[in-house]
Amino acid sequence: MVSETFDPDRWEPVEGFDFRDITYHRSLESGTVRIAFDRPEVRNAFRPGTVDELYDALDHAKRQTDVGCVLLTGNGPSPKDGGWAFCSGGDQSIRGEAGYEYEGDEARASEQGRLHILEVQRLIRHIPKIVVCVVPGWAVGGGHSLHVVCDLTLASEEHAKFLQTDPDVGSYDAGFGSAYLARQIGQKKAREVFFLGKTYSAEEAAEMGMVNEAVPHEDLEETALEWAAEINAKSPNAMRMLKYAFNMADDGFVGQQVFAGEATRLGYMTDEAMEGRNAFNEGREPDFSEYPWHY
Ligand SMILES: CC(C)(COP(=O)(O)OP(=O)(O)OC[C@H]1O[C@@H](n2cnc3c(N)ncnc32)[C@H](O)[C@@H]1OP(=O)(O)O)[C@@H](O)C(=O)NCCC(=O)NCCSC(=O)CCC(=O)c1ccccc1C(=O)O
Repeated sequence: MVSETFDPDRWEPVEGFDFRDITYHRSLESGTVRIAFDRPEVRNAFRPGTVDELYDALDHAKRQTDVGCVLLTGNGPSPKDGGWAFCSGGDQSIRGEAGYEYEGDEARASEQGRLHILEVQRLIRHIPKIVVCVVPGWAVGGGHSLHVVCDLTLASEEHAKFLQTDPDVGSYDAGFGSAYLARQIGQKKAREVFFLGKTYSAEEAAEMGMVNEAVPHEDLEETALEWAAEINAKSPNAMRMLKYAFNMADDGFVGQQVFAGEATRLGYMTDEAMEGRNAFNEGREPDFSEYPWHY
C-alpha cells in the first residue's frame, strides 16, 4: 500500500527511479503527478537523501510538457501509531554541526551537512506547473515552509495540523517560510505562528488564508485530483505566466527574470523573431517592415 488515501487504480509509478524516501506517480487520467514523502514512521521528516529524491522528482516533473499539476503530499498513516503527516521538516536525528548529514550507507555519505531543502523550495517556486500541497496530517517546521511555498494547499479536515517549531530547534526559515507566509496571512499572524508556536487546525489555517480548503480526510486525494483536472483544462501559457506574475512582485530581479524569460519564449515563437534569426543565419539585414509597433 502506498498510502491509505491513495487509489492505486488511478495512478502508475513513474518509471526510471528507485526512490527510498518518496513515491512518484503519474495520473492515468490527467497531466498530473503525485510526489509523496514516504517516511510515515517519523511523520515524513526529510533527510538529505529525501531532499535529493524530491528535487529529482520535481525536476523530472518540470520537464514533462504534458503535465500541468504537481500534487505534493505525504503517505500514511504511520505503521507505529496511526498518525498522519505531510512532513515534519528536517530529520533532527541526523542533524550535524553544519546541516543535515547523509548516513553511513548512503552513496553521498562523505558529503558535508546539507540545508538544501531551500533548493527544493526554489524549484517549487519556479516550476512552470501549479503545485498543490495536499496535507493529510502534520505540516511542521520545514514541512510547514514547504506548504507555504506551494501554489495551493488542500488539507484534511480531521488530521491536518499546522505548526512552526523552527525556533524550538534553533532553526529559522527566513525566506518563504516566514516572510512569504506574512504575505499570505499578515505580519501579526505570521509572527504568532513562529513566536508562539501554536498548532492550527485545517479550518483555522483556511480562515487565516494559508490553506485554500479543508475537506474530509477520505475525500482529500479525490478533491486534489479534481483540482488538478481543473488546472490541466486551462491554457498552459496563461497558467505559467500567471504563476510567474504572482511571484514577481515578491521575487525582485529573479522574479522579473523568470517572468521575462517566459515573455522572451513567447516572443521567440513569433514570425517577427524568426525573421531576426533567419536574417542572421542567411547573412543579410533583417527586414522587420511588415511587423507593426503594437499599441
Ligand atoms: C511533528 C510532531 C508535532 C508530531 O507529534 P506527534 O504526533 O506527537 O508524534 P511524535 O511521537 O512526536 O513523533 C512520531 C515519531 O516521529 C519522529 N519524528 C517526528 N518529527 C521528526 C523530525 N522532524 N525528525 C526526526 N524524527 C521525527 C518522532 O521522534 C517519533 O519517533 P519515535 O521513534 O516513534 O519516538 C512532533 O513529532 C514534532 O514536533 N516533531 C519535530 C518537528 C521539528 O522540530 N522539525 C524540524 C524543524 S527545523 C526544520 O525543519 C529545518 C528545515 C531546513 O532544513 C531549513 C534549513 C534552512 C533554512 C530553513 C529551513 C526550513 O525550516 O525549511
